[in-house]
Amino acid sequence: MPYPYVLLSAAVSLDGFLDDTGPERLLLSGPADFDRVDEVRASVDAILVGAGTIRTDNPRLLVNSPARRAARTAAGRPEFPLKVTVSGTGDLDPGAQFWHTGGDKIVYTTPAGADRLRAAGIADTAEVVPLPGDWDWRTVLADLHDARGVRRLMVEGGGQVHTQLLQQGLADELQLALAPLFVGAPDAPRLFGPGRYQPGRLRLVETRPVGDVVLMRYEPTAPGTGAVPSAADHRWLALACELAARCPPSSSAFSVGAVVVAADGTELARGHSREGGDPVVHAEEAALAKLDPADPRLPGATVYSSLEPCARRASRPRPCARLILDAGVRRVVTAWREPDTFVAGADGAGVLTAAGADVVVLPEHAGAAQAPNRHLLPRPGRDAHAPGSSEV
Ligand SMILES: NC(=O)C1=CN([C@@H]2O[C@H](COP(=O)(O)OP(=O)(O)OC[C@H]3O[C@@H](n4cnc5c(N)ncnc54)[C@H](OP(=O)(O)O)[C@@H]3O)[C@@H](O)[C@H]2O)C=CC1
Ligand SMILES: Nc1c(N[C@@H]2O[C@H](COP(=O)(O)O)[C@@H](O)[C@H]2O)[nH]c(=O)[nH]c1=O
Repeated sequence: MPYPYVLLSAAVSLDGFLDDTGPERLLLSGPADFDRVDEVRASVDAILVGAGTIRTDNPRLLVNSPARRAARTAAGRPEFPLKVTVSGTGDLDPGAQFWHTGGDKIVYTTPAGADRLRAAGIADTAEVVPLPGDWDWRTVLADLHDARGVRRLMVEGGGQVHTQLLQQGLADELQLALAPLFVGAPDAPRLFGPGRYQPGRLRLVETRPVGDVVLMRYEPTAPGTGAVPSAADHRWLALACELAARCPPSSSAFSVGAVVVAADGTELARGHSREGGDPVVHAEEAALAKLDPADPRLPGATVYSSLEPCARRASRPRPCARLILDAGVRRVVTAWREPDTFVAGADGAGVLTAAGADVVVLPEHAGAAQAPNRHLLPRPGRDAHAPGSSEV
């Protein structure tokens, strides 16, 4: 199920705090960084904060620059991004600035929280959405994507919300402004709380001084677990699709890209069809061939393949689904099930799942995976059958 791109944004002190314990909001960013934050806000469809931040900061969460608002409306977008908050209790002040500034607002809550918000009159200024059953961030993100058209979501804290989204593998990007000051109060809110984070290192994608703060942008890298995809799964699969586009063209075989990634987010190997001048090598085969079969990271690894791994082939003794299982890998993420172009009823996913592996299909990437293979696919209303004989 598609979610918005989730960008976590926060300013943090040198000792890791989001705020002090005083009644006023602590300004960690300087003027230049607040202007940068305004630019990011102007670029997104929605801004989310937790109820704790509304209670503590009484934020407005606007795009402050008139020029940026004008550019949004000129592009046919609402003047202000949708404002989103989450509250289990529904304990929110109806007089808070959040409800009375900017454009549309929405609050995700529990059934009991919804009763409380309605009783407080908040349903007059915001859409109140009770979530059925236990709280589930994926339900919130899917609703924002599907029902509200949100494609890019900026999350501006606070610590509880950032911690949950990161720990649940739902953050695509982390933007941290490191401010040159100390808080020093043990009870002050921390950026990230205790719990289980991705193992290994995030990828640093940018550092930049902005006035006296340093902006650091990171991307989580760890694959999801089992059938549950993480934001990083999408990024790795997008890389596999890019590799597919780099294959030498062929009229008799698919162009496929593959990446093998350890559980801690380390890339172990990558490959693509017909790599290194071998006319029949497949992407997963090329990638796995670069690894020591005894590599202890393989059983915890994920193979990303732009196309479902093959189940049968004439040109090699073992198909890719078998190579993956024999390597010990038990998780595969792919964009696209194999069509009948060369092999009728190919079911690499079935071979993998029958052996206990998880196969995750992310159809959002099917267009990119298919793009280098268009000439091999039936054209709607024209070809009764796709191209026939081939290398498989
Ligand atoms: N420096 C910076 O960039 C920023 C700093 N901050 C600071 O952070 C602090 C606030 O952070 P924090 O206290 O962690 O609060 P949060 O803003 O993260 O909000 C937490 C609240 O959100 C609701 N919530 C979160 N997760 C769930 C869930 N899974 N189910 C239901 N409700 C949920 C709950 O509301 P409820 O209790 O109503 O059920 C919870 O108490 C403030 O001091 C603020 O100044 C905030 C943003 C940015
Ligand atoms: N203190 C702090 C941030 N705090 C964030 O800004 C929100 C208030 O924005 P506004 O409504 O525009 O005044 C606040 O609720 C919190 O989410 N952000 C930052 O980039 N840097 C900072 O130092």
